[in-house]
Amino acid sequence: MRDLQVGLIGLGVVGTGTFEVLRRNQDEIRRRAGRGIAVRMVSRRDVAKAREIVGDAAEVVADPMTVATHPEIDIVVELIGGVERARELVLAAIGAGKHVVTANKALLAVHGTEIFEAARAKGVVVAFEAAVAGGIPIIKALREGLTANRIEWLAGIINGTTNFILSEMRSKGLDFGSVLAEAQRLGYAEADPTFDIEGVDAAHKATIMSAIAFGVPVQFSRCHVEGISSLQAADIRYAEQLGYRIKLLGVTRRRQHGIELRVHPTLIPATRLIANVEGAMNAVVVHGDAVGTTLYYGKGAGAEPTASAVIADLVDVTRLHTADPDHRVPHLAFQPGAMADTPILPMSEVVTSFYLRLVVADQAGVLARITGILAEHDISIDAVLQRESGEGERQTDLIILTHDTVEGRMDAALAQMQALPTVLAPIVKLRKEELK
Ligand SMILES: NC(=O)c1ccc[n+]([C@@H]2O[C@H](COP(=O)([O-])OP(=O)(O)OC[C@H]3O[C@@H](n4cnc5c(N)ncnc54)[C@H](O)[C@@H]3O)[C@@H](O)[C@H]2O)c1
Ligand SMILES: N[C@@H](CCO)C(=O)O
Ligand code: NA
Repeated sequence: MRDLQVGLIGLGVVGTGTFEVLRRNQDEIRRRAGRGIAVRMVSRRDVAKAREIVGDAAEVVADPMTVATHPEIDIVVELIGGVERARELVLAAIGAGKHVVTANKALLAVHGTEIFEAARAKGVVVAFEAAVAGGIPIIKALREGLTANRIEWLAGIINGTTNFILSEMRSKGLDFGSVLAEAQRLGYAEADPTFDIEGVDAAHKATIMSAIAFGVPVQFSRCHVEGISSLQAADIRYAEQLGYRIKLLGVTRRRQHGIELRVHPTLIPATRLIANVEGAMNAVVVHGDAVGTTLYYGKGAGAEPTASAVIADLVDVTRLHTADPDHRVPHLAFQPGAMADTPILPMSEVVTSFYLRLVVADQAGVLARITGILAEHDISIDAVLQRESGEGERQTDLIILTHDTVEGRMDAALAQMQALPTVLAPIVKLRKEELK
């Protein structure tokens, strides 16, 4: 059987990794796929650089649309990133009857519904394992391995750049800027690193996982997004004293009246395996009603780990190429006619426990007043820590951990506390997850 012909659009970190791993492991891949997978054509803005990478092994073209629609290409691999141009290319490839493999989570989180519908209408596959947690086969696990389960919740460290920054800040006491520069040098960061730092990249991935876990459309605009840029070193330290690590988590959870979908810095008990995921590593915890809690860990970024996922998709598509489209695994795990319209809940209805840090006047009655406000709102306290104030110091830090409550109720209590004359600075509010 002739080799399946691949067109590679974008030959940067992931594109180059994909080209190299495909070449290095071609015999092993052929033994698994049942036929060869050959990169026939590549496109990169810098054509000379692309020629340097692929040599005579593939044709190099300047215009990516040539690759997307070329009659001899069976599968188009989109690895340029960004949204608008990538959308045009992917839709053109689908329109020309090509299967598509992409690592582009931004594209799918924003335009997934349109793209999956176009693919369904054409009977082609859009595969995207590399888009979520890079080399970890989490899409495969959610869509196939856990298919017996009613998934209750999942939570993940799904951005390597921010986990690297948080780990380095905690363990080496380094400042934010120097650690970010190092993450960029290592090829983990997005082209625009604010996507990493402000939680947007993690939100793209959480949105995609939420859709697959619950059979709902991808709805990036409904995801609550907070990053790590305003996280303070003091809170990392206090959390540690209380037995917690702070991680940027993507969380999605089924509730009675809707789905929670959120990304924010989160306290996790230091004893959980996921709390000990350090550096650029990723991990996702998934809780299914039958299987219980499962954990997936590995490299979520970098050239070859991401290539590993891209090529796994290429092999899947190769095997499914001749299958009846109705017998393939649905793009979002559930049959297109069986998707639910369960709403994404507003943050005011999300239920979590909280970490609060208040800078308060060091005088009698302050603690009683604050705990009184929490009691008035029916919020129960799990732990309290007060920093010993220094000689002559007139203020101190008060840290409170609460039990689960609805966020709207917590915000009402916080507004009351913030108005007290003895509360001297904006209150820090972080969410806490037990992940049991
Ligand atoms: N780097 C990672 O670790 C990683 C991990 C998972 C997913 N991703 C995703 O993979 C995709 C690619 O990321 P990357 O890190 O390889 O990016 P990159 O910037 O290293 O590479 C992008 C490549 O696309 C080329 N390109 C951009 N616009 C083009 C155009 N219009 N025509 C032709 N070529 C064009 C660039 O010249 C470059 O070669 C992104 O969607 C990213 O989010 C990256
Ligand atoms: N910028 C992303 C790349 C992988 O998607 C990260 O840091 O995790
Ligand atoms: Na993956």
